[in-house]
Amino acid sequence: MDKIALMEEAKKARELAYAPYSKFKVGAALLTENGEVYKGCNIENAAYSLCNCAERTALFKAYSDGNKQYTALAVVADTDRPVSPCGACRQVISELCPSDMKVYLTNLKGDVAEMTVSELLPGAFTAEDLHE
Ligand SMILES: O=c1ccn([C@H]2C[C@H](O)[C@@H](CO)O2)c(=O)[nH]1
Ligand SMILES: [Zn+2]
Repeated sequence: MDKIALMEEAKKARELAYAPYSKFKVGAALLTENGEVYKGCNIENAAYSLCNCAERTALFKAYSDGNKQYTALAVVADTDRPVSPCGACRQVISELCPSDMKVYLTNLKGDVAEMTVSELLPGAFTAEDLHE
């Protein structure tokens, strides 16, 4: 699947967002090594801190399904610039995805920012840092 198709999947996922508080819908689509696509949307909660972002929804769906090898991630929201994943998602993406994996950030106008996981979170805290 090419990046255009992956971004289209992210847009479809965005339509399923549960965002009654922020009204800010986000969609993500994660491509696995075996060609499967895991879609995710943001899911909010009346206890605001429990809101889960689209990126983490997609990643956690894939990982918990036993699919642990990823080749690309697309994220979309109705933003002026290509959507910017939050710090928590950047950290989780850095942990579970290859550092050279492509990330396609986009918006409904069609602007695209293409980067790698390591560019998304330079100097990420990793498991390596835990070892003495
Ligand atoms: O990249 C992002 C940025 C924000 N959100 C969600 C979290 C919350 O539900 C809403 C507003 O921050 O958007 C995402 O899902 N992904
Ligand atoms: Zn996030």
